[in-house]
Amino acid sequence: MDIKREPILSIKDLKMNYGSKEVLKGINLEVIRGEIIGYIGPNGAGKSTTVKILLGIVGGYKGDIRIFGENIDGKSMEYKKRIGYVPETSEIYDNLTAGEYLSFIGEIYGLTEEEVDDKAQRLMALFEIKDAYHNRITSFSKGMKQKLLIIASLLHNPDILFLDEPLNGLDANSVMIFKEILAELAARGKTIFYSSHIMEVVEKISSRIILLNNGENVADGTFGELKEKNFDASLEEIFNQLTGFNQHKIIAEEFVRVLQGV
Ligand SMILES: Nc1ncnc2c1ncn2[C@@H]1O[C@H](COP(=O)(O)OP(=O)(O)OP(=O)(O)O)[C@@H](O)[C@H]1O
Repeated sequence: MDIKREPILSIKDLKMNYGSKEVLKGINLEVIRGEIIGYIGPNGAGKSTTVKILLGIVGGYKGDIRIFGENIDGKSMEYKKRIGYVPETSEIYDNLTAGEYLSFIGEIYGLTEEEVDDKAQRLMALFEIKDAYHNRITSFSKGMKQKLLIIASLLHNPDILFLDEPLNGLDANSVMIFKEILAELAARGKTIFYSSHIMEVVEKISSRIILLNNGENVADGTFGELKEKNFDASLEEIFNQLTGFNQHKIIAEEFVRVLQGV
C-alpha cells in the first residue's frame, strides 16, 4: 500500500446517545496519514464526544472505529501509546512541578527518566518556559500551562494527535511556533485532528475541514473545495451558511437592549 494513503483512522456509522439525546447520528470518516483535519462545528455539535470516544474515554457508542487498523472496541490498548491529546480543559496536577508532571506522563508512555528529563527540558527551553522546570504548576500562567500540556501530549512522539483549542492562552509568537510545529509534524507523516472555534486558524492550517452540525457531518473537504461550493466565502461565512445561522446582529442588538433594561 502507498504509505502516504495509509488509513490511520476509520469511522463507520458512529452513533452515540446520552440518555434519550442523540448526540452523534451516524458519522463516517476516513483519515489518512499526514492529514491535518480541522474538526469544527457549533457548541454542542458533538466534536468533543467524537474525540473522547476515539480516545477510549467515553464508551457506549454504536459503529465501527479503527485506529491504525485496530478496532478500538477490542481489548488491546496498544493503539493508545501512539496517540497524543491536548484537552481543552485539563485536570493538570497543580501540586507537581513541571518536571515531575512530565516525568509522570513520560513514564506512563514507557520513556525512561533520563529520556523524559532531557526531552522535557529541551522542549521547555524552546517554548521559553525552561526556567519554570522545577516550579509547581499552580504558579504557572495560563499560557505556560498550555505549553506544558502541549509538550506532555507530544513527549512520546505520537502518530496521531488530538487537539482541542490548543492555542488557548498562547501569545502571538508561541502561536506562530506551534502552527509551524503542526506543519512539520504533518510533513513527517503525523496525523492531526484539530478542534477549534477560531476559523481563521482552522482555515489556514487544515489540509481538510470537517464540519459537524447536530451530530452529522455536513461538510468535508479542503478549504478550497468548501469555498468552491459556497460562493467563495471565508470559513466563518461557510460555517454560518451550513449551520443555518444569520441572526448574529439581531441577537447582539437584543442582548444589549436587555442589558440596558429596554
Ligand atoms: N457526559 C454527558 N452527559 C450528557 N450529555 C452530554 C455529556 N457530554 C456531552 N453531552 C451532550 O452532548 C452534546 C454534544 O456535546 P459535545 O461536548 O460533544 O459538543 P462539542 O461539539 O464539543 O461542543 P463545544 O464546541 O461547546 O465544545 C451536547 O448536547 C452535550 O450537552
